[in-house]
Amino acid sequence: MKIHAVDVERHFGRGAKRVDALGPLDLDIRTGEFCCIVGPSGCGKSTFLRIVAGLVKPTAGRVEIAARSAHPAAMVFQDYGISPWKSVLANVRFGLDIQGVPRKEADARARDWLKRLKLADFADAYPAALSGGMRQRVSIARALAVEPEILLMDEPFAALDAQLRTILQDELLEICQADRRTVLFVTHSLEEALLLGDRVLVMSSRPGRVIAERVPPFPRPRTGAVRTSPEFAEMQGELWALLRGEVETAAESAGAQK
Ligand SMILES: Nc1ncnc2c1ncn2[C@@H]1O[C@H](COP(=O)(O)OP(=O)(O)OP(=O)(O)O)[C@@H](O)[C@H]1O
Repeated sequence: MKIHAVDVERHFGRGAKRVDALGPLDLDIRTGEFCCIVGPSGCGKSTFLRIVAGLVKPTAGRVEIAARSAHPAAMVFQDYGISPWKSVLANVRFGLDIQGVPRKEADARARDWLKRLKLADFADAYPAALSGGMRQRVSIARALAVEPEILLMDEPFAALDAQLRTILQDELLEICQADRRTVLFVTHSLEEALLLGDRVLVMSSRPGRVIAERVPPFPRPRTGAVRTSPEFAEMQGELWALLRGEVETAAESAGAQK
């Protein structure tokens, strides 16, 4: 087991302002598993990812990570999280620089990831000159360049238009299948989760708990073609029936707070 979460809870604030954001959550993620988490807005998905990344402490419970290195996880955010003042190459090399990887080796590894993410011609460009899809590729290349044991992705494609999103989903599918690693992927999209995931977890409205778990029945290596299969539509419909109620509950409680 790579990630072992036991009775994890997280609250924010105190007294009347206290928000119960997450849990209790029990979750085991196997080494090499691509696990997708889908849930309504505000149910604590990002909070859980931050707990796994070690950026936030749980209020109760614990998360154990079977790590081989001191910094096993790398994170990809929705808003790219790349530095505008650094070139594309320097952005992708960033984690390697921090790890003290010698410049020549870091450059070679960064360039290799640029090539895999179709950015080879943009090594010297700055993020402002890139489209949203290309910036997100930079962000993914940066996370993968350090070859993390665990890749944490927080709605990485949410800011992209539908066509670009489809393309990046297919690319990520290919990359992750070529190079299996443990991935925790948060999304609002059941389609995305069923395409990418070895397992899809559906969370309740806040405080988020796992209310359903499915294993998409599509053997690897998969391609985007599974999107059009009857099993895909069936599982998407079944999970949406569950998720819809939670989304409505979340929307009602957000409305009540206004
Ligand atoms: N640092 C914080 N201080 C106070 N409240 C917080 C903090 N971080 C998160 N929250 C609250 O905890 C709840 C869960 O937030 P979180 O961002 O984890 O949800 P999410 O499921 O990722 O939401 P979304 O899908 O909208 O990104 C929300 O109500 C949020 O407002």
